Amino acid sequence: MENISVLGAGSWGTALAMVLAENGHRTTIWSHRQDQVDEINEQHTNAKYLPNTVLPQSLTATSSIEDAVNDHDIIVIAVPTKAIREVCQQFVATQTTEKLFVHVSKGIEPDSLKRISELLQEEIPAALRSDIVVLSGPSHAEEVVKQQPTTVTVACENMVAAERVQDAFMNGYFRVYTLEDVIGAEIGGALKNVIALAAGAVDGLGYGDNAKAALITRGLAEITRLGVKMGANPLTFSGLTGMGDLIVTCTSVHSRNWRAGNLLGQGYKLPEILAQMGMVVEGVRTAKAAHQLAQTYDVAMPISSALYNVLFEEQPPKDAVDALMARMKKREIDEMM
Ligand SMILES: NC(=O)C1=CN([C@@H]2O[C@H](COP(=O)(O)OP(=O)(O)OC[C@H]3O[C@@H](n4cnc5c(N)ncnc54)[C@H](OP(=O)(O)O)[C@@H]3O)[C@@H](O)[C@H]2O)C=CC1
Ligand SMILES: O=C(CO)COP(=O)(O)O
Repeated sequence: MENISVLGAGSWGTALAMVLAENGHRTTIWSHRQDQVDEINEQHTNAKYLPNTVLPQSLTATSSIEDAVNDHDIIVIAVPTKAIREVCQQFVATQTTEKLFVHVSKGIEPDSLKRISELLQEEIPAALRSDIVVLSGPSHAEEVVKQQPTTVTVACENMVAAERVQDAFMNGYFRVYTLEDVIGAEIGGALKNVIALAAGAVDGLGYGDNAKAALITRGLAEITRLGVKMGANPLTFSGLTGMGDLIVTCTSVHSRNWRAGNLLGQGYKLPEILAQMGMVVEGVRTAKAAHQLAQTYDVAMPISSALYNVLFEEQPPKDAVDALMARMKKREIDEMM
């Protein structure tokens, strides 16, 4: 059995901590809010993020990031992308021994255009980390906590580390695959949120299944184009961290990105949408990064660009769809690479 802590007590951190505790590992969850720590320890609930869910009695919470890191061997980082650096800076200051890190966040940092494993490499000195493993795939917390069949992938160049994480998480309802392609896993996981916002918007506009299928397929084409230029294996994008996650996020009412996009399509403004979501909508920030990545790598990303224009240039969603449909005619497959 492993000794594991999860940093971040939102919906995904809590759901993953439940899987680990149910698998029999000594599992601790860290929250920066003492009221939430008390709720988890005393009532075994996390009502804000996972209503109607009872947490395992064996899952304990702490507000001490020092204890959460130093008392455990595997550290799962489950905070939104924008909080990654700040959280790392808090624990690195007190960390004494090398740990295996797993990250489960899906985003790209705007401006630096760094993937999350790159942020972790920058923030955690090499002497304090053995490996960094990415856990990604089609997996809404709301279904995982109901123990509904779910598949994810853990990516790391070091297969020994990937298999250790696979063994820690895997059980009868949570099936874990391994992968060596860290870049592909991170690009697929981050960029699918941008396409999911667009998919929500076309639903909010009242368009149908044809439009949705077009967005998913052409969205995957532009994610693949970018990922391959960044060094990913193209086959990764037809796997769980690519197509799999794109399907679930573009079609599920659980998706915060889809829901935010849906409200955009209905005419709501971004600030009011984010205020009412109350949970992270990673695709908004990643849309900025995608816009910059498309320029940096000279890759056509028309759907991501259209979404960027809607989010940050006040283009009405319907005009953005009309502009996508009116693009110059293309060959389908030549455009993939
Ligand atoms: N939800 C899901 O089903 C899935 C989510 N993911 C990914 O997991 C990551 C986390 O998402 P999720 O759990 O859903 O997000 P939530 O919005 O549900 O929760 C985020 C958590 O991080 C905490 N947090 C935010 N900023 C800080 C900070 N600066 N310091 C400490 N804690 C902080 C929040 O605390 P507070 O309550 O105080 O705001 C909250 O506990 C995202 O990248 C997401 O894309 C991946 C797969 C599935
Ligand atoms: O990544 C997810 C499912 O795999 C969660 O997506 P949302 O952040 O859109 O809810």
